[in-house]
Amino acid sequence: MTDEKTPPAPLPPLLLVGCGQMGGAMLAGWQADGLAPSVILDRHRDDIPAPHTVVRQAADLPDDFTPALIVLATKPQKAADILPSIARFARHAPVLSVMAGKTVGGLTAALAAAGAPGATVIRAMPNTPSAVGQGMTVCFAPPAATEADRALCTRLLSAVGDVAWVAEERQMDAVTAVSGSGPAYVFLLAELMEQAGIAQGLPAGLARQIARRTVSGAGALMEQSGLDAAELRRRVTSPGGTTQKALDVLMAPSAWPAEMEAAIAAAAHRAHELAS
Ligand SMILES: NC(=O)c1ccc[n+]([C@@H]2O[C@H](COP(=O)([O-])OP(=O)(O)OC[C@H]3O[C@@H](n4cnc5c(N)ncnc54)[C@H](O)[C@@H]3O)[C@@H](O)[C@H]2O)c1
Ligand code: PRO
Repeated sequence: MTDEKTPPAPLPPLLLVGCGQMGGAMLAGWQADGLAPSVILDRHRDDIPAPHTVVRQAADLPDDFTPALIVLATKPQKAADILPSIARFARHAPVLSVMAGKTVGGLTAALAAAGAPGATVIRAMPNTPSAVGQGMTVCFAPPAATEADRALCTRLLSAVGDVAWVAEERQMDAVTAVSGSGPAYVFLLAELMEQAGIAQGLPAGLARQIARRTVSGAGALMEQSGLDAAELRRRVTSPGGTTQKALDVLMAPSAWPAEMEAAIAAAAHRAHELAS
């Protein structure tokens, strides 16, 4: 068992397939945590230093490489192209897919068809703050996955942020909509606040500075205080003051409450569609 005095187990060798925005964000955290020599398959990366090996096409994957885990981080639409090329590794190592929508059943069937029957597939939905160790990843494992498989995924993903597990795979669509896509909603908030500040007559540089710092500072306060978001909101809102006037607009039932619910429902629906 790991406690405060016991350093976590070293990160084992991985085969990372797809090293773009999400794969790259996770790799940055794993490299900082002493990732064992690993192989990265990506057409567009040539900037990953030793001890790791980068290959541009599946045909160049080293036959004698024995990863402890295969991480799939290409677009869901690429899954059918990629899976046959990694099936030989999936006979010996579990597969961790971060692809939105793609189900354990679908991936397992595709791997079986490609020559890896009975491969273990686990799903995870991380987010890009993983690049700075502030990620949120939610995982789902089918009953066939072992405790060791789950522990390996938890170890790996906790190197880049918080980790939670769901018991029902269908919950992964909602997770994708809230925390997978969620950073984009927060960045949009910063964009819109900046634009509104400019519309109110602020210099562009100052509008940018105060919008960005407000979003990041509010996030840090929420993290460090541990208080409910609603309570933190109330602490900013003086009765009859300026914040109340803004919240009367934003919290109108047809405004943010309805819009956020609709936005997250749309994202979850799209995650469901991506399964096929
Ligand atoms: N971006 C996010 O915030 C985020 C969050 C959670 C999950 N995801 C999931 O992560 C996956 C990747 O998303 P992304 O945003 O990082 O996309 P991306 O386009 O930035 O990265 C995909 C990478 O795969 C590589 N690639 C594509 N086809 C390849 C092939 N045949 N062989 C080798 N490499 C190939 C590309 O060069 C690229 O670097 C998606 O399935 C997405 O659902 C993304
Ligand atoms: N980025 C991926 C998408 O937009 C999945 C969550 C975040 O589909």
